Amino acid sequence: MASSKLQQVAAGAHDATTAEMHKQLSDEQLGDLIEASLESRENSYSPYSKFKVGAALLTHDDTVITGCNVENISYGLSNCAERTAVFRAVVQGYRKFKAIAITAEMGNKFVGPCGACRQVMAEFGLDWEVYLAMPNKSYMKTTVGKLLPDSFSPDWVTLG
Ligand SMILES: O=c1ccn([C@H]2C[C@H](O)[C@@H](CO)O2)c(=O)[nH]1
Ligand SMILES: [Zn+2]
Repeated sequence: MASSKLQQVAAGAHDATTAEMHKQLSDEQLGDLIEASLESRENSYSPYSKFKVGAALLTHDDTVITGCNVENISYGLSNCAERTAVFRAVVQGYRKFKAIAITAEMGNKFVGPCGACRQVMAEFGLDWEVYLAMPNKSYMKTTVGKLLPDSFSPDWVTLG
């Protein structure tokens, strides 16, 4: 029988492993990012749900890459705004992100990304910022790691 001792790793420890990317956005950058997500939301192709979502990613070199949800008559094939933005960014050679702004309208509630989008964002690090925004530009700040704790991701704790 293996003799290794039980070893508990503190919850949230993974947040400390990728601190290098953690950078505060300036107010101007954040305003521009939310504005970009609002604009891309206008291009949402959502004839089935009629629920428009826009996203805007800020890459490590301050490039903004947008996305919107793109639905399909075969409903399950619909792609969310967040994944559209991440996939577009990857096509353009980006894999390091500072932040994403996501804009949708659901009364006075913030709309959080679905599980699939959380997993896709976690592929590219847990320690980057997520701004959930409303069309009136109020926003809530969180991080990828907070949205997907204890995740199955390349950033997860490696036991020495
Ligand atoms: O964070 C979210 C939540 C939902 N949607 C899309 C998927 C679908 O097209 C529509 C309704 O779920 O909204 C997104 O793009 N992002
Ligand atoms: Zn999603």
